[in-house]
Amino acid sequence: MALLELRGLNKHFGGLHVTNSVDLVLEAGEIHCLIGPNGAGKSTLFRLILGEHHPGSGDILFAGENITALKPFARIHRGLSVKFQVPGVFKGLSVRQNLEIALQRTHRSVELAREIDRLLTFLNLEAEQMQTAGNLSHGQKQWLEIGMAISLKPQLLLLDEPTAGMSPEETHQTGEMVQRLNADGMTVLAIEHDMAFVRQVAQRVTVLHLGQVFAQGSIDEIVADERVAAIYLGQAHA
Ligand SMILES: Nc1ncnc2c1ncn2[C@@H]1O[C@H](COP(=O)(O)OP(=O)(O)OP(=O)(O)O)[C@@H](O)[C@H]1O
Repeated sequence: MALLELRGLNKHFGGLHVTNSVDLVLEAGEIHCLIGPNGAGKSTLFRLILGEHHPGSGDILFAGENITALKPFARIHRGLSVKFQVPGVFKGLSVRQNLEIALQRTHRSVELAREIDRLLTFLNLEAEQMQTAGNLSHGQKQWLEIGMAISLKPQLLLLDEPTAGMSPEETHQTGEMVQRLNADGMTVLAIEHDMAFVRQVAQRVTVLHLGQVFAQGSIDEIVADERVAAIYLGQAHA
């Protein structure tokens, strides 16, 4: 079953055609990676899915419902969540307080504390829970932000370059987190440049180029595709 369906999505910024008739189907329960050269339109596609940008034409369907005209909060309410590249954690607050803010609207007292503890364990941040978020390492900040993005248990999690700036070890741990979320039923769409991460987690890969879907398939099919190598993988990303 399709959880997310993009039909003929177009987005212009002035004369710049950033998203050009994009059709994309995300199956419920899959981990799907979106790759492509800088400026291909990947982040713009995320903003269209979230409702921060509105398409000039085309439709976005989520769980069978046309959400194209819905505001971002209404989309989040339906089970969509996104972690953008720039960490949006509250730097002056502790790790625990950050998670509390994310969870306090849906959980109370004992249940709230239990849910925070569960997330801290999941994120490998138990020992850092009283630390100020601004003092976390880059990788830990990204994990905290993933924690905030999954606090409402979304059906679909969008991750914009979740492993940017991470060490190979941190990247691998992030991949394991994504796989655990997926095993629990979450569908994931991740923009990534790190091909080790893509190889670790992706069940399907879509290559975006000049605002269009250029190729789609398994990671092995994508890596073997000479057309993809010519526009992207040849640029030392593989
Ligand atoms: N708000 C905006 N106004 C004008 N142009 C924009 C805007 N947002 C993005 N663009 C342009 O749209 C194009 C696609 O940008 P986008 O950030 O979606 O690409 P990307 O594939 O995510 O790139 P990267 O891998 O570098 O993050 C770029 O040429 C960018 O300059």
